Amino acid sequence: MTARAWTVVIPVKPSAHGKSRLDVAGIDRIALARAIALDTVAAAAACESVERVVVVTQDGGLVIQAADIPGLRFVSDEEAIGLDEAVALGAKTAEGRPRAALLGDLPALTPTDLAAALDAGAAVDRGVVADAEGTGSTLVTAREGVAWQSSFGDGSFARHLEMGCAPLAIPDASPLRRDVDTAEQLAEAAALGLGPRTAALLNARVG
Ligand SMILES: Nc1nc2c(ncn2[C@@H]2O[C@H](COP(=O)(O)OP(=O)(O)OP(=O)(O)O)[C@@H](O)[C@H]2O)c(=O)[nH]1
Ligand SMILES: C=C(OP(=O)(O)O)C(=O)O
Repeated sequence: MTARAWTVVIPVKPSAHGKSRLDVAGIDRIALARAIALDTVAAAAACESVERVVVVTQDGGLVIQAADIPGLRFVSDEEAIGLDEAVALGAKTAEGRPRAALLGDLPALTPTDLAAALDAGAAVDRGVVADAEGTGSTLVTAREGVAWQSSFGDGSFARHLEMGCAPLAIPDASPLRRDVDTAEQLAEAAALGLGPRTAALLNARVG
C-alpha cells in the first residue's frame, strides 16, 4: 500500500447527545465528548497512511473546535439515521478507494497505532478491529474496489466477521481497541496515554 492511501471516516454524534454513559465527576460531559472525538480525529489526521479524514457529524461546535486540525473534510449526516448510515455517507466520498470507518471515541489513539491497522487492512478485502472487550468493533476497512459495508452497534464484531471482514492482528493493549463509553473505560484509556485535549480537560477537573 502506498503511503497516505486511506480515507478514514469518523462518525461523531452531536456532543449534546453522545457519550450518555460517560459520567466523570467535575467534568462537563459535552466538553469531554468533544475532546475525545477531537483527539481521535487529530490522531487519524496525523497518520502517515491517511490521505483524508472525513468527519461525519451535525455538531457545529465540534467543527469550530477542529479548526486547528489540518486537512479535514466534514460531511453533515442530517439526513442519515444511525451510525452505519452516517459512516456510509462518509465512505461514499471515496468510493472505490481504500476506506476505513473509525469510531470517534478512542482518546488514546496514536497515528502509529492506526497506521499499523491500516497496513494490515491493505492485505485483506475487508478488515475489522475488535474493541478491548472483544465484542464491539473500533475500525472497519475496505480496500480498493471493495464495496462499503458496516454493521456497528452492540455485538458488532461477530456481525463484521459474518460479513466477511478479516480480524486484523492488533495487540490486545492497543489504544485503537480502547473505545470509551464509561468512566472506567476512560481510566483505562488514561493508563495508555490520552490525547492532549482529553488530558487537558481531566487535568483541569474541578473538585
Ligand atoms: N454521525 C453519527 N455518529 C454517530 C452516531 N451514532 C454514534 N455515532 C458515533 O459513533 C461512535 C460510537 O458511538 P457509540 O459509543 O455507539 O454512541 P455514543 O452516543 O457516543 O455513546 P452512548 O451514549 O454511550 O451510546 C462515536 O464516535 C459516536 O459519536 C450517529 O447516528 N451519527
Ligand atoms: C458502536 C460500537 O461500540 P460502542 O457502542 O461500544 O461505542 C460497536 O462496537 O460497533
